[in-house]
Amino acid sequence: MNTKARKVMIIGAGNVGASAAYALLNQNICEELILVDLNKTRAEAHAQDLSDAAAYMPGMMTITCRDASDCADVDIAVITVSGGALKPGQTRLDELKSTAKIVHSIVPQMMAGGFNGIFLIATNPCDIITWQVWQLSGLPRSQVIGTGVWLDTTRLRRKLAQDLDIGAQSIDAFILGEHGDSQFPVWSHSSVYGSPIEQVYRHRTGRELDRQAMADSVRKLGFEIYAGKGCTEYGIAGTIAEICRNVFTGSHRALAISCILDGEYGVNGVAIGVPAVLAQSGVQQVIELQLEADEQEKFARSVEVIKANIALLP
Ligand SMILES: NC(=O)C1=CN([C@@H]2O[C@H](COP(=O)(O)OP(=O)(O)OC[C@H]3O[C@@H](n4cnc5c(N)ncnc54)[C@H](O)[C@@H]3O)[C@@H](O)[C@H]2O)C=CC1
Ligand SMILES: CC(=O)C(=O)O
Repeated sequence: MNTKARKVMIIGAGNVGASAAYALLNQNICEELILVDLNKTRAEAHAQDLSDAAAYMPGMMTITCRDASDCADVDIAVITVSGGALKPGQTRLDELKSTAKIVHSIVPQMMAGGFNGIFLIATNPCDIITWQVWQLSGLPRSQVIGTGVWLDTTRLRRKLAQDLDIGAQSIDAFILGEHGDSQFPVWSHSSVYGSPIEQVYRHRTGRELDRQAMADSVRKLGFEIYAGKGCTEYGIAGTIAEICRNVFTGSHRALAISCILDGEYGVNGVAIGVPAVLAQSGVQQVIELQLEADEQEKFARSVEVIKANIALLP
């Protein structure tokens, strides 16, 4: 029997980091959670509070605090740091300067500390920071994953599910590209049990699916939540938990996450949201879809946005 404790380190115990810790705890995804934050007092308080909650869970989990460099035994390191909340009217790309600086100071310390697990990046702008972590770490691309458009995909499925009155798990639709304003739904590959989504939509609602309105509502959702509460946290916490679970179980399930491309889709050296198969070693395979001409154009536009911002990294 494999008795090795699964260890997740969360670097940045703010809104997202603390919510991700709670999701991992509730879903019993690992045996050890390690919190890291500049604000050590707050991180320690979160660890104590989560340890109280752990007493109500069916499994055993220890929650501790450490420095990021103390990571040689960590399986998955989740990066959720930030330099401050977005101001009204800003986009995720506006976080680049501050988050890239923080990441630049953390990842080399972790590599010097002997990290050889999987990096999972939620910090925005997610695709660019994923590429930065890949570069700074020198790890194989399979070990560096961004949460990418899996949260956006979940939002799309939720919205379609509400209109169709069908469980979101039965809807095969997803978002591709940047976790940002250039993302887009892949309508050519969207279906419910093999029936094209538009046909099902017409049949169940008596209306035509307004593709543009649906894409816009998904793209804007994060900002609407932000406007109401100053952050988004529970949705991304669910995303982080789901990716960690699929890695630990070696599910070989394909999720739309940010991966470093190496020739797939005709693109090299860019992290972008694409469907990828998750195994215990990380990304086992990037799935290349046959995109329609307009989808190819949108994908190329997303690649351009990400490349232009990679060029701004320190
Ligand atoms: N990928 C996605 O879908 C989503 C991404 N995000 C992103 O996640 C990031 C975190 O957001 P929040 O939790 O709301 O921010 P927050 O400000 O609540 O938390 C960030 C934490 O990082 C810590 N931190 C800063 N520098 C550090 C360092 N050098 N070492 C250790 N800790 C450090 C801060 O002390 C703070 O506790 C942001 O970039 C945000 O845009 C948020 C929601 C969804
Ligand atoms: C903040 C962010 O990236 C989101 O909720 O999509």
